[in-house]
Amino acid sequence: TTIVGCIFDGGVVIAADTRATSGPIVADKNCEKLHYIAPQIWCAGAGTAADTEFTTALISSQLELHSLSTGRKPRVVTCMTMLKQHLFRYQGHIGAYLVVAGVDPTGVGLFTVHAHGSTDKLPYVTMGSGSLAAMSVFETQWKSKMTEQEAIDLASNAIQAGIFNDLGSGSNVDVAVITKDKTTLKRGYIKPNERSKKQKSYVFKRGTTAVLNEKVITREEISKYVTVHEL
Ligand SMILES: CCOc1ccc(-c2cc(C(=O)Nc3ccc(S(=O)(=O)NC(C)=O)cc3)c3ccccc3n2)cc1
Repeated sequence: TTIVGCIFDGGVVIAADTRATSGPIVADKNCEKLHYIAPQIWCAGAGTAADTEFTTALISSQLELHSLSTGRKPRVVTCMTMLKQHLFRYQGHIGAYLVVAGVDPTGVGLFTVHAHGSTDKLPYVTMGSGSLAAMSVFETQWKSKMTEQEAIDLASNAIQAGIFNDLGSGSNVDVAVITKDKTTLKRGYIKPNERSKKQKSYVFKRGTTAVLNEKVITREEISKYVTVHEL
């Protein structure tokens, strides 16, 4: 997984790859790693998919209740604090590595929250197995007061660095852009690994492959090895 966040003049952008793995196997080529928390707060998640999904949904619910009881819009720092306290309580056993981003009445916020509960507040962040490849892009190309499009391009390039240099990352680039006026989710913003159309039809007619021998096994013979249940 490669997830990133980057602040720009007037907002914040987060982005993620879309590969889900189970060990060396690609389990999902187009999974969602950007999670809704509140109208202007989104979260990118790396780690165990169920943990990032359930943890962000739980804090989204708690933050909405908090917002209703205070009568105020939810704040990014409140979301970060709820996440870090929840993850610290579980001493790292909840495998969620999160980039929390958003805009609230106090301004623009971008934080990382690690599975053990440690947090950082920075102008640009990366996490996941592709975080070092992505950070190399930020460390060489980030600048302050970027425009929205410059920040989207930089975040997308950082995710592509993970996609092409980390085997734990791959497929597409998803992006979420949050400003005080609007939030935009760009699912499949970049699709650098789309399969091209096959050159020809690879459907071969019956008989193309020679049948070398044939053996018919009766039900009685099968029942020696397998208990056959009549439906
Ligand atoms: C006692 C606490 O010890 C720790 C301290 C720090 C970190 C840590 C982890 C990360 C990190 O993102 N690790 C990470 C890797 C792969 C996936 S994954 O989702 O691609 N794959 C799997 C299998 O989880 C997720 C998270 C990280 C990233 C950027 C900068 C710093 C970082 N530090 C972990 C443990």
